[in-house]
Amino acid sequence: MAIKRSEFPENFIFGTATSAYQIEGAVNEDGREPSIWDVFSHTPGKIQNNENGDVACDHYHRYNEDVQIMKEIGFNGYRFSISWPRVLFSNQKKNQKGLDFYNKLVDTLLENNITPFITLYHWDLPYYLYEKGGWLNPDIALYFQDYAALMFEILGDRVKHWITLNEPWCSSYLGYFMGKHAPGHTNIQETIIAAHNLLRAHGYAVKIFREIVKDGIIGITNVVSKIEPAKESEENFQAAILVDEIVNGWFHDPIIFGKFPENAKGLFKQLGLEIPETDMDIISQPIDFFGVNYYTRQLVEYDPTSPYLYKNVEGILPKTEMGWEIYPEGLYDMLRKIHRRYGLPLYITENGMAGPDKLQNDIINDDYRVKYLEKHFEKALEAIEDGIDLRGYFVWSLLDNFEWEKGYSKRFGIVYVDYKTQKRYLKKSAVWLKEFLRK
Ligand SMILES: N#[N+]C[C@@H]1[C@@H](O)[C@H](O)[C@@H](O)[C@@H]2O[C@H]12
Repeated sequence: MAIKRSEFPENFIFGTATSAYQIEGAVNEDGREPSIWDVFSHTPGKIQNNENGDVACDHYHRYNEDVQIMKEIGFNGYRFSISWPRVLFSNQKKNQKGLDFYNKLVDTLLENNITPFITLYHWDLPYYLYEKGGWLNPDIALYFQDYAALMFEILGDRVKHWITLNEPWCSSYLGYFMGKHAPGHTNIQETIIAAHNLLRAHGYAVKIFREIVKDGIIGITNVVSKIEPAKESEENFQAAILVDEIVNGWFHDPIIFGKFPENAKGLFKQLGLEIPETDMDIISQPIDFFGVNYYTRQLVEYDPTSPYLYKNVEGILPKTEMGWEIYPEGLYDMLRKIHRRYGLPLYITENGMAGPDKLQNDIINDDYRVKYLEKHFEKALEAIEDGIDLRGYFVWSLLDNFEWEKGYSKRFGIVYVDYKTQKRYLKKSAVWLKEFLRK
């Protein structure tokens, strides 16, 4: 029996999600200053096909059209991020033209009965702050607090749902350890420091939020992967516990318990790494929800030859264009785990897939994405029916967009973007969603 919208709570948010650098374009317009992603994407060899977000989906100019598409599909929520370098100059003065863009976007959403959820930081750190040390400089938390306060003051009268950071694991591990993301460092000690300063920035923003937006809610969005042993053995189970702490626990436990998970911390200390733990009281001040970005599982095996004592193992399940296994069961498992361990309301702030989407005669037949969404919706409903306080689900993503180091080679949208013409085409999955959201 096909799943129905009416099986979800009436006040459940079904939305879609994007981020500034991935869709806005207009990178040199109205005074916007460079971010680390502007510099990184213009560094030869960093991005597939040497692509960048200079134009992207031209959302900065086409936001009204995109809101109308959301309305046509029937979404009642839209999660988007603010481009920090678009709203604050390096001299700390506000950029009114940049702020006006977000004022207009928020007003257009509200006029169309779409609830805005704002992410303050989705990876596009102003480059001048990177030059001051970026996430390695403890002062970054105060810069972030000032930026957050500005946005709360400007938009907090109309926007009541806020997310401090998107996926600090990615900002720290992909940006400072694996070098795949901006700023492209490859240093595990820097990674640990960056992770701590990201969590501090989160805490400083929550603190000022409570003073400015007294009738709003604020949380943080983490990417969560279901970590499983590739083969059942005691060593592999221990490896899975360790990896779960590194990937998931490191960015949840400090916020709720005020401390890093013990096994991961012990491993890092064995490797001679410094674990900064200042401001744990600010990091762990109460938040109102966790955002959960779920995509897949991660299979691991114990590996004594690795300094981190594990290695990743490729799974056998059908995969998306990103090479990620399609594993809706993991969504249920992680919602249950996070809800049980931390006791907070949850929003699925991202879930979706990259597909081999082809435009043929103005049609994109992405039946595979319809099936993907249906299976993940079913698991979300199962979680709700089992008592998990799940309050919303945001499809990643509204539009095909700049997929970071993959450039435009991966299409996650339910709406196809012809980047040459900027024409938008509803994929079959968008048409399916339109019908689903009306049942
Ligand atoms: N990769 N991938 C797709 C998607 C990415 O485009 C988002 O910006 C991130 O928040 C998260 O990693 C998920």
